[in-house]
Amino acid sequence: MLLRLSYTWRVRSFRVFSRNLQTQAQYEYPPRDDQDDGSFLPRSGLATPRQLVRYLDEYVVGQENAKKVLSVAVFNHYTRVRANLAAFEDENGADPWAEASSDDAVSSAQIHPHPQRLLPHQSSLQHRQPVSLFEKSNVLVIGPTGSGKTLLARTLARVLDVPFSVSDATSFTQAGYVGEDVDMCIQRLLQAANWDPYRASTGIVYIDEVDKIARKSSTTTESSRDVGGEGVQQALLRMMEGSVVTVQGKPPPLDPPTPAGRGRGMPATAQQRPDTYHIDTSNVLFVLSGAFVGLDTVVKRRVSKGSIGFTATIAPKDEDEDSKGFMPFFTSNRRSSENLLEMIEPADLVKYGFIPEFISRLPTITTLSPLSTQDLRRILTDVRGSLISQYTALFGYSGVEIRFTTIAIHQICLRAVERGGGARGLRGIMESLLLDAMYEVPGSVRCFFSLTTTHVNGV
Ligand SMILES: Nc1ncnc2c1ncn2[C@@H]1O[C@H](COP(=O)(O)OP(=O)(O)OP(=O)(O)O)[C@@H](O)[C@H]1O
Repeated sequence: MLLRLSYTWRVRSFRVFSRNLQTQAQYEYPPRDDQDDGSFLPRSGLATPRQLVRYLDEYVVGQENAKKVLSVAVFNHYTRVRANLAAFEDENGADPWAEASSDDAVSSAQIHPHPQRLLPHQSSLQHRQPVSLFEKSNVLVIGPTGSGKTLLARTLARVLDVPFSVSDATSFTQAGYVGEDVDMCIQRLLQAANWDPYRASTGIVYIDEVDKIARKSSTTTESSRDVGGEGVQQALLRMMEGSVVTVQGKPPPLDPPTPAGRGRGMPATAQQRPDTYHIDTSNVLFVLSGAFVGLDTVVKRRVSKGSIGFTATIAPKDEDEDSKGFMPFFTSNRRSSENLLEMIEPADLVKYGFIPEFISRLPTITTLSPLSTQDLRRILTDVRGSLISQYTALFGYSGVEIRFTTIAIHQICLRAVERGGGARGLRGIMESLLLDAMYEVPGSVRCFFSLTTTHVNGV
């Protein structure tokens, strides 16, 4: 009954007006390119972490700490890349910034001045030792599904104008077993760099669902090899640290050229592409992410046992479980799982199923919080390329204006929270709500359209 009432309320509050329009949608979609106006970006050198956070704020709601951590990590990484490349060029007697200052340099390159042009020729990659002045610092991002992990990394790659590839750790297996080799993430990066090995070798590799490659059990024997878990962790070690990876120069399997040779086909130079590429990963930033369900329990268990230093046991032995081991304001029953995750230590990840060598290659760890109803509302309406702006633009192409009342938006957000899945749920709800409208509107002469209870019940 309550549910029914809520539906009715939503139907009343959710009005879709349509009328013939000559103008485009009021909302800006696709989002404009900041790099053109340079408002966020410096005219020379790398964008500072503060500038990167400001840029992220335009697209990503909340997650303030993760924005800060990632911006600092990315800034340090590319500072390191520039230093390494300059050192390499010094050794090889070339001017590292000569190309970057050329007239055709786009403004984005001013953040990261054409690293691809500063890298050594392919043939030398196999034989040389990568120059490395600073230690590499890859990043681990922990957070619930649909909270913005991929979005953060992708947005940073876009502002830095570096190639970005997304891979799913669940599809990886140890070399020689059925499944994808970990090298595929580098091949995807090369593809994202339009088969330019120089660009690829300074890109960002994003590997999602990394919690799924946690060791299955501590009693793995030779006969029951953990080829999708520990085997994958082992395989990623050298790549994450920096090694030369050989990948195939095959065309993307699902992207054949069109008969007319136009569209999303292979680049014109596909025929001249070498069979193999050697990509040095020393300057590739690896961002690994996952939801890590159950990790909070591991942290909680460690903290409640007490450990050396800040969380050492200070309570008497006979105290009850909740107050054991903490100062009063740190008691476990007052901690939400997200706060617990902020206290994560490498030992917790080892306990969770990662080998220490793997974790030590991820010195930067950050956590994302679940999104609140307020966050979801801002995602729907405020951010660049928000869902509302997308649907407004979509209806605008049919000459129709669509409006959403504040209360309707609130109801949609509440439903998304109920469903779980973070911001991902929003699109599904919108699709269901607007299905009939999207069916009727194109080619329709009706100038008014409203949703009925039947439409909303489908959500
Ligand atoms: N904090 C956020 N701000 C703005 N949009 C967001 C945010 N979080 C999620 N979204 C939206 O939800 C979509 C999915 O987000 P994203 O892919 O970043 O989730 P994720 O945390 O990587 O989830 P998963 O672990 O399932 O891959 C994004 O395309 C974006 O539109």
